[in-house]
Amino acid sequence: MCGPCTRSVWDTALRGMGVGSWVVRAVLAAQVPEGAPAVLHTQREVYVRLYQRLGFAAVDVCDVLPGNKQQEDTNGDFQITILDGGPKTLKLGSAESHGFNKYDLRGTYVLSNLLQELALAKDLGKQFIVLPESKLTENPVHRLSRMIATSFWAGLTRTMDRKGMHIICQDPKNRSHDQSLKIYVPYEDHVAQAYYRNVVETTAWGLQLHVLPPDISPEYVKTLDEHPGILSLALHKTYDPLARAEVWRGVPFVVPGGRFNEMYGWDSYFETLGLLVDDKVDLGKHMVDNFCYQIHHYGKILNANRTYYLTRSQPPFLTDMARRVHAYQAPPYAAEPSHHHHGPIPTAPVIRDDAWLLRVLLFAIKEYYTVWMAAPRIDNATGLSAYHPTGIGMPPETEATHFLHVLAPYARKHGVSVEEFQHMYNSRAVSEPDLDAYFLHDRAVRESGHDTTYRLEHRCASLLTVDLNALLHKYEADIADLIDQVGVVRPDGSKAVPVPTAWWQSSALPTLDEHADIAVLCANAVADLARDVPAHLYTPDHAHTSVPVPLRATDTLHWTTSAVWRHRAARRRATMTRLMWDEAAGEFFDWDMAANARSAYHSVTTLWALWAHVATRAQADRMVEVALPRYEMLGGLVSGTEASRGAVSLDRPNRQWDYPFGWAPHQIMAWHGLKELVFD
Ligand SMILES: OC[C@H]1O[C@H](O[C@H]2O[C@H](CO)[C@@H](O)[C@H](O)[C@H]2O)[C@H](O)[C@@H](O)[C@@H]1O
Repeated sequence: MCGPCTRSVWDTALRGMGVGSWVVRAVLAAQVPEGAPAVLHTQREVYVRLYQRLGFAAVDVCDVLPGNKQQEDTNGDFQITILDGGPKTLKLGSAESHGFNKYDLRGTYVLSNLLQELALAKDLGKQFIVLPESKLTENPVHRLSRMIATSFWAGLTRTMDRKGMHIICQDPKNRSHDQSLKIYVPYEDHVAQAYYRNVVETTAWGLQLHVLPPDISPEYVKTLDEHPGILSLALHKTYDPLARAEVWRGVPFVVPGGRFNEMYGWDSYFETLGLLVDDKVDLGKHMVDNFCYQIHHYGKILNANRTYYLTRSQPPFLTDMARRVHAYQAPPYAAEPSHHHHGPIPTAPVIRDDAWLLRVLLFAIKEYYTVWMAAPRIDNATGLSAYHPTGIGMPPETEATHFLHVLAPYARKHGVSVEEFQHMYNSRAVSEPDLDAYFLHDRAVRESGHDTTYRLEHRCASLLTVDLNALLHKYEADIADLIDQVGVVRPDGSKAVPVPTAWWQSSALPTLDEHADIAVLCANAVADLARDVPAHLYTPDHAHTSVPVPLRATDTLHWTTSAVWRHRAARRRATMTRLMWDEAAGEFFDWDMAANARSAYHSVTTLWALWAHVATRAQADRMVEVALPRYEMLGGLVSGTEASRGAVSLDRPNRQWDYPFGWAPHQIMAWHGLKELVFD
């Protein structure tokens, strides 16, 4: 046991021994209550003896970790859970007896906590850790929640600046011959060009700066497959207390982690939900700002900010994300903090910035018109949309062996190896239209975020999916609400927002009957920019930020009102119900344009119709009664049904977004949808 006298011995005994005694002191003082056992581990025998003399149980990471992982992780899934059949006990030498007397740590959670701490320590290259018993016995849900709030967000937050960009420039997905570090900056972002030029000139990283052309065509993007790089995001000026001056910094964002070390589209939405739970509202706002930057400079919210993602988007969540950030309420910090709040009381400001929300609203409208309601994603016949990115050939970022089974028959046909055929195909020395079609659908699958699933394979770009159209219904309804909330007050007292004619014209809307309504509602609507439109919507503040303003001083503007957007939402809902709703099955199904029929593939994304309020109350009840049980498994909702997925074999392997896998975004969408539409 570690008592007070141990602590005083500790100070002097370990000083200068290179074991970070100040850390231990701090941890002991802050976390180990009097008389509580502390677990130390070390990899060096001499320290083991020393710590034991000082009264600590000593655990060697290298000894404890592999043996116990093997002993306890009996199903080999890299976790210790109730599903493992190990003895669930571990003997530790008690500190009081200098390690001679053993005491048992018992139970799944205690062992799991201990091994997690040891694994973390090992990853961090620590020679020893001090572990208060309270950490070993901590409720695992609270523990995970605490770790996310106090450690994981920080570990996943990145900035694209001198301080933070080096780690992002490297990319384990880059399989090209060109491994040099590259940053690509938009043609119009002169702030970023100057900033990164300075970084290139004043560092020895070998970083290369490339300015993108004004028109980023699929052909141009294809040329970058051999020279991939990171894409810049927004910069802003912030006060640096050390420099005692305002300095340029990257606007921070969160990455998914592992090999995904860039800002992703739909991941960012779910990350932002978590950031708000942990009172990190500023970071959530920054994520939204980076999305606005992407819409302005890259023409869309990118699959992620690497060159090979330039032609693809991901499921659109911007309006809901911005609304949640804007509406964020700092929790009432009473005497009893909720289990979410650990450590010091957060001081997150409340973002009730209507001017900011209005700017974001305009970017969302631009995205709606120019990405989702424009060719090639819009289906003119129904007014619904499909995941249908542009782009050419194979997505280069996938694992090396990913497409071998697809390419093998073509290689055989041409009498060459798969590698040779891949080179011939990529350099366009051979033309294979069927393969082009395969990759068109494959890129669409990646745009859907659901890479990969048999629901979408070979046909994604021809599917009007429930998921995408539910999200667009949410955009339309949100945009209507937001116009009423933060729109510009017109001389007649009504609220509207100014939209560049060019955005509207590049959409496919004029071919729909709706444009008659718009014409009426936008009558006499060409705006005089200087008179009617708030200056912050078209005056850039390049001294402090590279986040662009949504409007250009040269734009011809039309005013749009919430009535137009409510009309659009109602029409999409009616079309989805007509084409996709199956009363007997109690589900919405994707609409297959090629077959001109409803797809029969069961997917849990049907529940997105609840989240987006596409489903009526009666449909929601039917879904809960008939559809929900299809997806409910021990632990949550599964992606699809076994019957829809079909048999798997060596030639037809499992797909990660199919049965039997369950994914966090699907659970969250279902919770929110069920809570709002059914249970509240
Ligand atoms: O968490 C990030 C994303 O990870 C998966 O997809 C990504 O990896 C693929 C292969 O490297 C790539 O082709 C795809 O475009 C990426 O988005 C996951 O399936 C996505 O849902 C997720 O957003």
